[in-house]
Amino acid sequence: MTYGKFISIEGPDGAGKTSVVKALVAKLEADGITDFMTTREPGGIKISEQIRNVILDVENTEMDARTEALLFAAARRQHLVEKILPALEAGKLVICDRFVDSSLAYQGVARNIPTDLIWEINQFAIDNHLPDLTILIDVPAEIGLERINQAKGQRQYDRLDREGVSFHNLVRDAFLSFEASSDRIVLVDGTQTIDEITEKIYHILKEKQMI
Ligand SMILES: Nc1ncnc2c1ncn2[C@@H]1O[C@H](COP(=O)(O)OP(=O)(O)OP(=O)(O)O)[C@@H](O)[C@H]1O
Ligand SMILES: Cc1cn([C@H]2C[C@H](O)[C@@H](COP(=O)(O)O)O2)c(=O)[nH]c1=O
Repeated sequence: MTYGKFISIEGPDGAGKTSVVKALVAKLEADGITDFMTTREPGGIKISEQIRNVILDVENTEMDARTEALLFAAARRQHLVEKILPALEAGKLVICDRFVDSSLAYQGVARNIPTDLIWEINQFAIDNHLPDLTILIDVPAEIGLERINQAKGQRQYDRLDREGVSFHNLVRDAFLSFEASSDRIVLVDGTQTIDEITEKIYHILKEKQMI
């Protein structure tokens, strides 16, 4: 049995990750590709979804930035060992909505915790299991926030969504700087339609022999 491939989808809030993952699933299935699994962070399994609820609860305004970083890393550890690694060991393609780059961007750059510390706690959590490929869906913070505002009522409007535009600009710039210095990360313009973004990603997956 060949080991599976691990793909993460990253980007600022409202970039369209969840919508694109859904469209990608439909496209993969239409093409007869079924040996894949989608999941998300924080969450994906019971314990990590419970941690997600604590992190994103709008009532938890007193949460310390390092506590937040540790909770994301803890959720990631459990998700990795309970769901991602078994799927990879079974030879599946794993598509994960957010992974470690989100912690580096949000808790590291935007919350101003040194990124080497964020990397250390996450390395403890992931033990070198980085994605084979990361797709960065990029949108200006204002566009992402506007989309989330428009979608209020249809999706959770969480504690991090409520951060101001300057926080979300820091997140976006962080992702772009990671992409500029990593061969693992491929940039896709998130201001296109969901169908166009999905087509681009599908093409990248083929080109990189992920499918
Ligand atoms: N390319 C797009 N063009 C127009 N609207 C979009 C696009 N992508 C997503 N949207 C809309 O923006 C809103 C947020 O999309 P979605 O939940 O997919 O983003 P996300 O990146 O997963 O956000 P978050 O990280 O905050 O959960 C939804 O209402 C969705 O329909
Ligand atoms: C994995 C991860 C996520 N976040 C932030 C990013 C979002 O604002 C929320 C929840 O994610 P979703 O895409 O809306 O489902 O959490 C983060 O700050 N650090 C992380 O590691």
